[in-house]
Amino acid sequence: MNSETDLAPAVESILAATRERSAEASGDDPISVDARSFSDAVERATVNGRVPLIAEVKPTSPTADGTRDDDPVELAKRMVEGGAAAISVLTEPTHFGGSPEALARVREAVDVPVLRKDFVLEEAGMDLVEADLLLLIVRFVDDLESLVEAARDRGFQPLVEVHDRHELETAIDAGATIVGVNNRDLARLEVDLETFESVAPAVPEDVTLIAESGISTPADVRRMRQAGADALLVGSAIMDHGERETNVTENTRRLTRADDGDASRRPETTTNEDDS
Ligand SMILES: O=C(O)c1ccccc1NCC(=O)[C@H](O)[C@H](O)COP(=O)(O)O
Repeated sequence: MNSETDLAPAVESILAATRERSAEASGDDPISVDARSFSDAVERATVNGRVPLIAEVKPTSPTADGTRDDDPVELAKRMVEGGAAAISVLTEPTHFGGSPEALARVREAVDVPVLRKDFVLEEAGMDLVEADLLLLIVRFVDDLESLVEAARDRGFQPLVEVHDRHELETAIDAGATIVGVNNRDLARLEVDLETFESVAPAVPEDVTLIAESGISTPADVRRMRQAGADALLVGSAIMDHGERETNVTENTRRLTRADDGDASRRPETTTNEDDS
């Protein structure tokens, strides 16, 4: 754990529940995954003129307006129908209403890569369920490099989440090749799309860069793409936890069709005329 200061009470509670579960876990055998390639999925979406989107099956969350208890498989199928390049499934049970079983069922039912979205703190926490991508959050782990390696040894593609440039450096030093910049700050749980914009210019060109959290509208999608996002991770705007329970396929489609055809990967760095 890098730092436990400045965490929202909900996040402290999530971490405590995670530790409790791992203390109860009985030492599962290491998983071996034959993963679906995430970079191929991003490429396929791009070639087909869709925004590469990871749509998240997120029944609820500490910041959600309510809970959607639709069948995760039905939700995931509707997201793929709406053009999602990959699916994220929350497996955290106590604060997000997720489960490893839901992920296993989703992965069997769809043919796109599936991300396991959870708070994996140590190697033993990886062996709960097969997934194509596995989230590792820089802020919450001590030895990122060995966790990245352990994830790869199992066949997972690690998605390493950062919130600022310092964490980005840690991620790159640990060998991360897929990096997510989370716009949600874990102290106040507020989202600010400027977070992505401030970190993205420092991300090496050969890293697949994902903008996470707080992306609600086609304009947000374009903003993140123009700031350099190769792909986006969206939960709440697609799940729409409020009472209306809107159409998940349509919610996904309006985001995957949001590119204006001019979205360029990593804007040119502005050069000072005096330097040339
Ligand atoms: O979503 C929350 O309320 C939350 C609270 C505390 C820690 C993490 C949280 N979310 C995890 C995520 O990373 C998001 O589910 C994911 O990036 C999608 O975000 P959004 O599109 O804003 O639902």
